[in-house]
Amino acid sequence: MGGVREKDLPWGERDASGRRAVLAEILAQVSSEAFEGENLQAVLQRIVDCVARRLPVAIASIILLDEDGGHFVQEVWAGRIGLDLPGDLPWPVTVGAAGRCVRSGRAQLIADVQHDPDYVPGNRDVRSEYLVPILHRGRLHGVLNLESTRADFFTPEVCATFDAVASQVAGTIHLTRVVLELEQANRRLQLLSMSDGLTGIANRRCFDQRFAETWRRQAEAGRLLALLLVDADCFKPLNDACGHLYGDECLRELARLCREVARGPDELVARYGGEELALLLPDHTAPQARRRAECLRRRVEAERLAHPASPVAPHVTVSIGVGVTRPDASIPDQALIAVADRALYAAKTRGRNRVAVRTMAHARGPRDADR
Ligand SMILES: Nc1nc2c(ncn2[C@@H]2O[C@H](COP(=O)(O)OP(=O)(O)OP(=O)(O)O)[C@@H](O)[C@H]2O)c(=O)[nH]1
Repeated sequence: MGGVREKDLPWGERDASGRRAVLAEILAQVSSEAFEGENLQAVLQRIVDCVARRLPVAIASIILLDEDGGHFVQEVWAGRIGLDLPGDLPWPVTVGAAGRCVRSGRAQLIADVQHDPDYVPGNRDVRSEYLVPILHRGRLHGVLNLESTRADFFTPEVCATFDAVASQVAGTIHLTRVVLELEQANRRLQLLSMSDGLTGIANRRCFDQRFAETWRRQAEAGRLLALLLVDADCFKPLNDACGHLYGDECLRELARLCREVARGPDELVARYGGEELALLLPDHTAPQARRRAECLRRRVEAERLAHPASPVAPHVTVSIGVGVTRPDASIPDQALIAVADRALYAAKTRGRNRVAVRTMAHARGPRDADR
């Protein structure tokens, strides 16, 4: 029992097959680390820790390059002896043995660091150094740097193991970057799938989702919810008279004005369909919602967007139907849309360029609150 287990024997006391076993174990561990977790920094740290713990290296580090490959920008390192670390990052690839490894694109074996002009001392006990480019499909990600206190440590077998470690690290970095890029692309796609191409505001799909969520939330909290349906007046005659491109421009302006009127992230502005926009206002009573709608209607008028074919005014105007209720989880959210729609119809039939409000009280059913 009392002796050191074979597994824990130091490098110097192992025979050739014992050393080969350690190298094989390290390679196996690095391979499994390479597929662990999405945090690159943590994965690289575990790899250098494993190398520094099991082998007679004073410093094991992975030094990463920037996108252009001109500077080292990040270093993950492990070591067993007190260090005087080299200068602050970033540092250019024009200096140091690591820089030479990048510039040449080849591994660098330094049998005696005292006589290498590029060696940057990181530890006074270091005798030899081995640097391997971290290369994946022609892209250089950085350098695997190993510094040993033994002059004879970097045998061809040891170097071959570190070459394999560097390949694993390169694969890990590549995989992590691909995952990151995929996540970013997914986020962009998610945003695109939720926004309206013409106006840049939320689209109908986004509105439906957020409206259902808001309905549920307000129902749980017993709070009010107002919905404004904002419809451009006489838009068909506008398109006919001025062309669809001008119509599009006016829609973009209307969306911009709605966004200006909205306050904070809870107030959703969306394109409900065609020339109809929606504004969702949580926690608004009918008079408060009416004031917000009036403010928007006036802002649209004040823009004076020419409308030569409108019987209402010489500029673009909007009619706004406002529905207000205290949501109830047992009632479908569509009920509020129907109420706002009826209010919009009322605003249109009463002459357009106006606001009409309807509240929905569940016990009594819908009632006109526009007087
Ligand atoms: N330029 C443009 N026009 C659109 C767009 N979406 C819908 N429209 C047009 O908006 C017009 C809506 O017409 P109608 O529903 O008849 O209503 P309106 O002419 O605005 O009349 P009222 O709403 O009753 O005042 C249609 O001619 C649609 O082609 C769009 O993205 N761009």
